[in-house]
Amino acid sequence: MSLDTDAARFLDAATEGLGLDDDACRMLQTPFREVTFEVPLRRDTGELTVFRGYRVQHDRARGPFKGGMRFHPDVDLDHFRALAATMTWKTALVDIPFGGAKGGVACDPSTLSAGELERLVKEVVQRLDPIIGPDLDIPAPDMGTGPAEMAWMMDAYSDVHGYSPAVVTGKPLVLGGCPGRTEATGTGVAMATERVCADIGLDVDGATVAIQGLGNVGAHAAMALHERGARIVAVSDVDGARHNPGGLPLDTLARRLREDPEAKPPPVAEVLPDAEEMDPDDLLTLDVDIVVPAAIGGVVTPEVAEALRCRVLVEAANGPTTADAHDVLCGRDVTVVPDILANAGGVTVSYLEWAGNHSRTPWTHERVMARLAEVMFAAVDETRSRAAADEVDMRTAAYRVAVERVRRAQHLRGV
Ligand SMILES: NC(=O)C1=CN([C@@H]2O[C@H](COP(=O)(O)OP(=O)(O)OC[C@H]3O[C@@H](n4cnc5c(N)ncnc54)[C@H](O)[C@@H]3O)[C@@H](O)[C@H]2O)C=CC1
Ligand SMILES: O=C(O)CCC(=O)C(=O)O
Repeated sequence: MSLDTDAARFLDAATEGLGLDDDACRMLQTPFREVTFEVPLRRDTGELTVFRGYRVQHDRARGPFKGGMRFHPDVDLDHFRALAATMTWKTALVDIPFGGAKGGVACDPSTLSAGELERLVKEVVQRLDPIIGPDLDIPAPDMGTGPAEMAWMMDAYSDVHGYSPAVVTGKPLVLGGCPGRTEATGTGVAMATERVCADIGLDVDGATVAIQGLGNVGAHAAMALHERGARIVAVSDVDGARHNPGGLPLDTLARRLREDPEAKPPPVAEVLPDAEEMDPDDLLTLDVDIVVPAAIGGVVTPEVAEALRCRVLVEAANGPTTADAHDVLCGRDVTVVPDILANAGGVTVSYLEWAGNHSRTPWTHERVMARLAEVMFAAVDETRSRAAADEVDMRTAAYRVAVERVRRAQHLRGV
């Protein structure tokens, strides 16, 4: 199967230069398993609502399937196919021993009570039970889920199989979570940004930044870039955007993240009540040094790509740039840090959490951050070198490094 998704087109473009035969390319495109299921939920009102759930397992040649659970109203099987494949390339690029998967539920979690969410998550685990496990497929947070949902998943799975902390990552600390996992993706985004900027002669200290989406990834990326001296001039969430060319004050956000690190980050309007509102549609094309899409996919269209005024586009979200927009960007002087590189910090620390759960060995925050930096810097350096050697953009280079690792593992295993 070759899907005409953006992710499939990125893969096709990368494999073109690798001399792989058609069968090998087909194996790389084809998901191992796709599961859809119905999830009935008894609402607090007594009504019954039935949601649709998904899990796509793309490849396991390099290790167990790994990837987040997304709870969002606009998801379907095609989304998860693309996101699962993206996980395969991401884990391979940062060279951690996992494959790729992604799943979730088509629902709006903001409309569910905590009790409803818990019941929903536990129903999901009942349906996923045969295909997840500590050495089989290890879910984690993605949009709309976080430590609370991971705790419920672990509880439901452990009810059946005995205490199994390694069945999910991104858990609360007291349940075997890893120090630093909550901020890992956003911090990794800042580390990758810093490394790439140093390479192109842009100092992050003093650079201006616009961030779309101030959830787990966007909020922690904002804090980590701010700590490196960047000026965060615009941020948005699903309800709107705020702007200050002189730099937005981030002290309330910092305090809220510190007070309850495992809670969902607060809305933009709550942490920046006095900042000037702006049209969220204008955020990506602001005249800033660095733009960070950190929410949904497909936001960088060809029109946006033409209109970008930044020097660096850091893909903190998964799949923010369409394949047509990628082609536009290849002809422009904008450095793109592709998603499988920019946001790989989350799954990297998930790996540390999982390994620590298996060996019953806790991590310290300091060791986690040092390891995260090593992994992110090495992945950036390898991608930059490959891009220079093959004379291709960073996305194609990152895919090539990843695809070669996956293909080699498949070949050695006899796939
Ligand atoms: N959580 C993680 O560890 C990882 C997440 N990612 C990716 O990062 C992105 C964000 O994920 P999370 O931060 O975990 O999700 P989240 O659910 O914590 O936050 C999402 C944020 O995006 C905002 N948002 C939603 N739709 C929007 C729109 N149309 N315009 C502007 N803002 C909008 C929400 O209001 C919220 O602030 C997703 O693409 C996800 O796949 C990637 C790697 C790991
Ligand atoms: O931490 C993980 O296992 C996966 C996170 C994720 O879904 C992603 O990197 O897109």
